[in-house]
Amino acid sequence: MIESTSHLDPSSHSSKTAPAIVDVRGLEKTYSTLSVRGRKQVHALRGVSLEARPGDVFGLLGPNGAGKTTMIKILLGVVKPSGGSASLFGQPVGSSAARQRVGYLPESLRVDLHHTARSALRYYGRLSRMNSADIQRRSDELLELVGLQGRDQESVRRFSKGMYQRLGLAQALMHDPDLLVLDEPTDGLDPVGRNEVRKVIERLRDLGKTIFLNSHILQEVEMVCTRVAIMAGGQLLAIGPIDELASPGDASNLFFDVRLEGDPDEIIPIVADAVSPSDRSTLSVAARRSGEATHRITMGAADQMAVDRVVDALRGRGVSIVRLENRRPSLEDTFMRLVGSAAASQRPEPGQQF
Ligand SMILES: Nc1ncnc2c1ncn2[C@@H]1O[C@H](COP(=O)(O)OP(=O)(O)OP(=O)(O)O)[C@@H](O)[C@H]1O
Repeated sequence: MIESTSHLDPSSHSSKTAPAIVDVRGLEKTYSTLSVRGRKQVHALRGVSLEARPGDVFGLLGPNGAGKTTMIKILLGVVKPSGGSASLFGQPVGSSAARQRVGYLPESLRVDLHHTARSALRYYGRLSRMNSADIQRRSDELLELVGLQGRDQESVRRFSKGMYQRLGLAQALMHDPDLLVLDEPTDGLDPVGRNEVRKVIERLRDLGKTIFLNSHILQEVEMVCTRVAIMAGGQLLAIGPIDELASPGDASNLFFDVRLEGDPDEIIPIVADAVSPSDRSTLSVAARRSGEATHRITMGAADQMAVDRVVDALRGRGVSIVRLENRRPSLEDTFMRLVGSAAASQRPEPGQQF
């Protein structure tokens, strides 16, 4: 059923019993490329399964080359999978029944610069075969939703990147899709632009729209997404609601801050020597060089024994620990722990060849 954004029911939020809107099972994609060294196979997706349900704002996260864009292209029906299955609304991806219900904002949308926001929406409405009255009504609704009302007769040439991206969101919503797919919606925007786009996504979330987005910007995802999947090297590492991904009771998610005195360049190697390689991967990104007399080191630890080992090592080298506190891991902590361990397990042993 297609309904107007202005009439969406916020109570229609994600339900575990509702049928999946995005249903991906054991998805595989292998690209075959030709180079001077001959034909090479790239495994972009290696058996990925995930689901997004009505009302989810689903964030797909992963470092470069994780397979996020490949996943989105398969969902949009522009790339064919090599194995497994993918459906939208119970219809095979790429079918016209599935496509009609999807709105898409590509990473780099190009709106012709001769357009105003109003004429651009008219153009996209016509592409979706909407009649003039519907185009007018829907444009009014969406210009208000994305905060471009009153700016609709201005040339997009004069738009900031944030305004341009909000217009992009409006074009993706023009035919009132049931699923919105956003590829890096805040990439390349300054903090003001990011905030503007995030507010629109939050409004859509509050209206109960189902959104599937991929992003590098973990803080953005943490703020807007209800569920996330973390991928690396074509594999799914974790999936679930953000607060369940890193449950505080899980020993492998024990994060702690150490406030101490001394030179961080000397302290970090002491800590790194005392912890396992997977914990080390979280340490390297979280050490803060604040320029103050005390420094904060943040890291994940597999268990309390790992924390004890770090404390013993620091005390053994005469470092004063001013404060030690456990805290709840952020999405970034969880991401670094999972992606760091995946990278460590894929790193070749000395002398080992790929
Ligand atoms: N058309 C293609 N032909 C060959 N290899 C490809 C093609 N598209 C993607 N790849 C490879 O597949 C892997 C996954 O790429 P993909 O673009 O899906 O990852 P990503 O997570 O979106 O990365 P990024 O954040 O850098 O865009 C990479 O190794 C990439 O080089």
